[in-house]
Amino acid sequence: MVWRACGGRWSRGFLKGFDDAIRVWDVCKHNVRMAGGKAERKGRQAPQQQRFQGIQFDKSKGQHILKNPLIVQSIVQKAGIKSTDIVLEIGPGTGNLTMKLLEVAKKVIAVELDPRMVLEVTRRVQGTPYQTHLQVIHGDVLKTELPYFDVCVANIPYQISSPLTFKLLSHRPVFRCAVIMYQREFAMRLVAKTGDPLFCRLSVNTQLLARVDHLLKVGKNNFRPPPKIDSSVVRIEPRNPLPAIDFKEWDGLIRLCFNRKNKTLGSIFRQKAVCALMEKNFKTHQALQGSLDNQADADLVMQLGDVTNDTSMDLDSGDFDTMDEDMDGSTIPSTFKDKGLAVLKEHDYEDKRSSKLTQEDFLKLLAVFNKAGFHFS
Ligand SMILES: C[S@@+](CC[C@H](N)C(=O)[O-])C[C@H]1O[C@@H](n2cnc3c(N)ncnc32)[C@H](O)[C@@H]1O
Repeated sequence: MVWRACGGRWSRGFLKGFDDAIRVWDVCKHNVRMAGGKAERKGRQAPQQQRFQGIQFDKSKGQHILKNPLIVQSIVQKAGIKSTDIVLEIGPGTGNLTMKLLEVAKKVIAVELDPRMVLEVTRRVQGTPYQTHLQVIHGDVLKTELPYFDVCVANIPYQISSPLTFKLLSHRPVFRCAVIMYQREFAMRLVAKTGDPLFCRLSVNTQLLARVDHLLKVGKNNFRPPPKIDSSVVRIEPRNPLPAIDFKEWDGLIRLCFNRKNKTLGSIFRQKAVCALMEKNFKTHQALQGSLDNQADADLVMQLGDVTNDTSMDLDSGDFDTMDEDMDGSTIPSTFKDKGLAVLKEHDYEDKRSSKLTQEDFLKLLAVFNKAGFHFS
């Protein structure tokens, strides 16, 4: 009522049940601007503004609260939640998304790091019909054993984007889909396809394990406090079953290929450091042959997540940049290097560049290398 009269952009229906703190803040602003009446301003602001000030958002925990109910609504809609679904929410904060999820899901399990937010979201649901449908786990999602869930919906702290994505993808049993808000550039890397400027190791590794689609661009002003960068919502649908490959081998190869993604594979596999690594792996595999453990899928995917828990996943960092190419084979036996190059040549990969290869190309490359006795882990 008040916000409509004040020229607020959102209808009362949308605001109903929305976060007190944000609502009060916006209503107060409108009141000050539109109503101007001293008595009204005082009456509406005083107690509620305290509550707003009572929760200091902590940027180090990525606390940028979604304040636009239209975006919240759209995220929930795009998640395609069924009334029988258990939804996992990561970082419920003050509960804006949580309350909307509770309206459509059978149950919401929310994992929250900040005890103040645990209290806030618990308080918010109290006395509503959803009280018994919400379970809040207090803890760091990266260190928490996740429960069963059908769908994950989250506006996450951006600093945990990469490890969290791979933790979800290693979760068993496989969930139906995840709809997650990421920092815009990270999201664009996740969905980048062969030939896109942002196509990188993160794109290839994620798309090996899941179908990834960009859903929605979200400007920074939809958050309070606004982050420095824009965001995007992405849908992740895990592949089921996963491709039958060794993920450590896969990531080892992809890491080498994207170390210099615009160089030809011939040039990458001539590098002294790369040849030395392959020779070392070759010897290790020979020594271990027959005694290697077969680990479960989930463990291997988690290792893929572990090795990607760094910026080299997002940026094409040059692990080998300072190492010279060894064109004459003085330290690496030329037979070994030549064998690698022969594999590339035989399968028409020598002049190809990683930035232009498809998922199928990489899978085939790994298969032909492995068949020739070359390993990447
Ligand atoms: C971007 S806010 C999202 C808040 C709310 N879901 C919303 O959309 O308005 C991120 C939330 O994740 C919580 N958080 C940060 N790091 C976390 C972690 N490692 N595990 C679980 N929650 C975390 C923060 O305390 C914060 O509440």
